[in-house]
Amino acid sequence: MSGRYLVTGGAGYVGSVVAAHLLEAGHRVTVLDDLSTGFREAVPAGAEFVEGRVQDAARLLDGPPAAGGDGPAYDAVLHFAASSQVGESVVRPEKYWSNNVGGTMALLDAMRGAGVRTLVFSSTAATYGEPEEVPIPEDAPTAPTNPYGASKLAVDHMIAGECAAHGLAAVSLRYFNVAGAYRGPSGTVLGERHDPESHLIPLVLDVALGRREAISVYGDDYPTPDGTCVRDYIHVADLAEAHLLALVAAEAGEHLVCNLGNGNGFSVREVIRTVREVTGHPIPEKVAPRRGGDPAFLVASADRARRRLGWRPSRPELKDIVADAWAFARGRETRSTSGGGA
Ligand SMILES: O=c1ccn([C@@H]2O[C@H](COP(=O)(O)OP(=O)(O)O[C@H]3O[C@H](CO)[C@H](O)[C@H](O)[C@H]3O)[C@@H](O)[C@H]2O)c(=O)[nH]1
Repeated sequence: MSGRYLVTGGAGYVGSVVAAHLLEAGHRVTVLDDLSTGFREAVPAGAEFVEGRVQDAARLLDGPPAAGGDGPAYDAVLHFAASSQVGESVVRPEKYWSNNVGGTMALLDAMRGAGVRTLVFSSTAATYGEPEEVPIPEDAPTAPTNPYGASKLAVDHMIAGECAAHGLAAVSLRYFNVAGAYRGPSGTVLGERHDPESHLIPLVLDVALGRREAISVYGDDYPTPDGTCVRDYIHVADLAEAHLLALVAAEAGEHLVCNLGNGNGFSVREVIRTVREVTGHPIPEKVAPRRGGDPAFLVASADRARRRLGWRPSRPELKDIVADAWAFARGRETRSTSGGGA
């Protein structure tokens, strides 16, 4: 059945891909984004766009019923709007508490006021901190090593309280490292783009494109097989699919937490090697100091997502994830050199 959904942060990387998936599934989508890190042109065609902060959600949620009658204006909210850079969070923690915790508090108030009782929240592997066991299950201890992870964990706790006290149905999806790009049947192409870029795969691809001279490897003295940090990379289209499944997964009063990853760890050096193979470019690298707040090893157990959501990733191989990111990066290069937007 077709629904009406509010996507906060839908001009960002993951939010825009999820919005595109919702539209393709025949749903109506409103994107609320303040464009502080997102891009207007990333909002998929067919979505209604409202420029504003999460704190402004109440005026949208209070609108006329989605399906006629006297129901709420939206069937659910998918909440992506957040500050999401681990390194920045260490030097500007106040921004993370304000945007992530303060923003979500306002959103939950607005949803309660408007009677919107389903939420899918963009949580993170950074809530676990340095894991005691890998792959990491959802009941692992949570001890974030940076304010970004701490702020997302605080939100998870806030949502759990809202479910228990007020009957919200919510799913927190704990993303591991999202990468790759999405190409929709209507030709929509959406990929990872931050300004300035801080994520590993787009940065290594910038080196392949000649936009940077070398990739800095942040620390090669971690307790991992080659000394560099290990992460579990997941394709953005597989991640998006999990959100659609999550919309119907939780019961009223339930807060379901699911990890999303492929269960395979790749070190920074293995990622660089894969980019060399996929692009055919040499990719010079240089060792730099560790980045504050980085855990050594993060790999997901996604058994619960498979069981509770019925989630099955379709592009789990790192080389496929990198190949799709490379196609997007090259497309952007062509568009920008010919004067078009990204
Ligand atoms: O130029 C770079 C950039 C990154 N790295 C390293 O590459 C790994 C991956 O870094 P990213 O910045 O790409 O991703 P993070 O693991 O820091 O963070 C990602 O995963 C987190 C969960 O762990 C959060 O969800 C976060 O939003 C998301 O960006 C880290 O070890 C990082 O130190 C480098 O060596 N050089």
